[in-house]
Amino acid sequence: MLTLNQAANILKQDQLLREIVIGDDWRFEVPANLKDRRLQFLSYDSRHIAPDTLFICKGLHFNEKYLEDAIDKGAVACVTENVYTGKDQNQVVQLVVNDVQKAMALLAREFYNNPQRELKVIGFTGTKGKTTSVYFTRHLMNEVFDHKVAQLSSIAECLDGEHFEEAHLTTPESLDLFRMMRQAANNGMKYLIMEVSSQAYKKSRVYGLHFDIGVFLNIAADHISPVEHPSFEDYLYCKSQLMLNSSKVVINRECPYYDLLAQKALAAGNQVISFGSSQSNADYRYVVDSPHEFHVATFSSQQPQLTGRFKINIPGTFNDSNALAALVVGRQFSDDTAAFAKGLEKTTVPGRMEMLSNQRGLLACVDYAHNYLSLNESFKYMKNTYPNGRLIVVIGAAGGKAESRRKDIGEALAKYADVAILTSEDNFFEDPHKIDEEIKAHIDNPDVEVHINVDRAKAIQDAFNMARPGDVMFMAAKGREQFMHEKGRDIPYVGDYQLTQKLMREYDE
Ligand SMILES: CC(=O)N[C@H]1[C@@H](OP(=O)(O)OP(=O)(O)OC[C@H]2O[C@@H](n3ccc(=O)[nH]c3=O)[C@H](O)[C@@H]2O)O[C@H](CO)[C@@H](O)[C@@H]1O[C@H](C)C(=O)N[C@@H](C)C(=O)N[C@H](CCC(=O)O)C(=O)O
Ligand SMILES: Nc1ncnc2c1ncn2[C@@H]1O[C@H](COP(=O)(O)OP(=O)(O)OP(=O)(O)O)[C@@H](O)[C@H]1O
Repeated sequence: MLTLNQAANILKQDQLLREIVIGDDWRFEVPANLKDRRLQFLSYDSRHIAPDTLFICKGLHFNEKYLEDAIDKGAVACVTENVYTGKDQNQVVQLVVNDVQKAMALLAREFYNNPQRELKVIGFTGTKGKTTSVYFTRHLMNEVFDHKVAQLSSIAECLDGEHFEEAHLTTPESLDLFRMMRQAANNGMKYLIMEVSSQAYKKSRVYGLHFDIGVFLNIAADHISPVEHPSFEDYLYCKSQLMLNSSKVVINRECPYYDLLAQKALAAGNQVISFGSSQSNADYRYVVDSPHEFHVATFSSQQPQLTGRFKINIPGTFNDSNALAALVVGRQFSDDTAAFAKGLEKTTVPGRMEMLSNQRGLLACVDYAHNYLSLNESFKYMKNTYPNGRLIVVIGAAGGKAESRRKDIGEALAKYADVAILTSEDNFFEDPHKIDEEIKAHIDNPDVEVHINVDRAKAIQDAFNMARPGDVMFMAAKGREQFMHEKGRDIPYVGDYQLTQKLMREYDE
């Protein structure tokens, strides 16, 4: 709960409040008779309003009608960047602000009574590996901290250490974030492990949130489009904000721009801890012993010792690096590396490097790779691990965003694939045939056999029809997702994993 006066003061303290508008009355102080007016509910969606709501007017597609709808349903005040002068203007107190996203974050933090004070908050950013690392960290910390570990990730949210809800964004809107943090704290959680996307900083979703630990995994060009970032510089800048807003930062020593990231953290007075492979000069280094095993050594007298042998059950050398990042985080809170080892070994991540096989000797990997960094790493791993069979890849690219991925996918296919079956991903408003032709234009290796089938389920079936024992089928970019974004709607889709599992069984019979 907040009073109207408290809300106005929060905005004033951050110099966000421009004026308070009540009908024709423009002012900077809340009138005495409204100061204690209770705001019982906070919402940015007119479809979710209760009596005495403070309504946040936000969004590219915001429409005045949403505010009028909210007032009809019980909104008494709103936060807005644009003064509303419509038919209901006398019925609402308008807190006019410079930046509605920042205002929402600060109001939500206070409305939900500063849940960050009751949780250790750990954020992971990077172009790839955020979800996997969050899963590794939750699993290993759960072993030590009795399942008092909450998670926010692009796949699922867990606020009680037990139940999982499907997520909508990688990092939720600030209002949802602080609400979920409050729920987690009320459920007795002590730690929150979360993904921090570049959009989280771009759209001020984590504004006013200080992290206990911020982890930077890697960076490569991605998410550059009219609806995401105008340039790579902006993408990197947004991600690098985590370095300023975390007491300790854990950075991949082999990540491009390491120096810049470390300098930012140090300039803000934050502690820098590095991790990397045995080729690096990181504080903590891993050495790959076998495809699923690595050991770790500590090369810094300033950091707590972390040594031992660890086994993971998710393929891919890059997952040794993700697992080490998780271990370094865990080690900041406990020295029980034996328990951490158990947690790591238990970890699987839905739709990430999931291997399926059948008695006929067919092998498939369902994975979420969809940009150059991840495709390059996962294809390389497949080729090295299964050098004798063909690599048959089923892949498409999203419409309307991150357009550079089409070239990246084409180049990665040219480098590693034997067969490429180009198909639909999340088409949004674009024609998948056109997207696939663009990918195809970048496959400049004549030895790659290229097919196009925009029906994704049929494209996967095509892969099975052409696979021989020893070949590896690689279903990229959708994991276990059971929808496709198509022309503004979510169309149900069976799911790459679900379909591959079914076909594996059928091909056995
Ligand atoms: C750019 C961005 O941050 N967009 C998010 C943002 O949209 P928005 O604020 O512009 O809102 P909008 O969709 O235009 O809708 C306008 C407003 O009207 C309200 N409304 C709408 C209908 C109605 O009847 N009444 C009503 O009040 C809505 O609740 C909303 O507040 O707020 C919406 C929720 O309110 C999000 O769904 C939406 O995510 C978009 C769809 C999205 O997917 N963004 C991607 C780019 C993203 O953020 N991705 C990153 C991951 C990137 C990575 O992998 O690294 C992420 O963190 O998920
Ligand atoms: N450290 C890494 N380096 C390169 N590729 C990786 C790394 N970790 C995971 N990948 C690849 O990227 C894919 C996506 O991994 P994950 O979901 O963990 O990353 P993410 O950062 O959450 O991705 P997104 O932003 O797309 O949700 C994996 O399926 C794997 O192919």
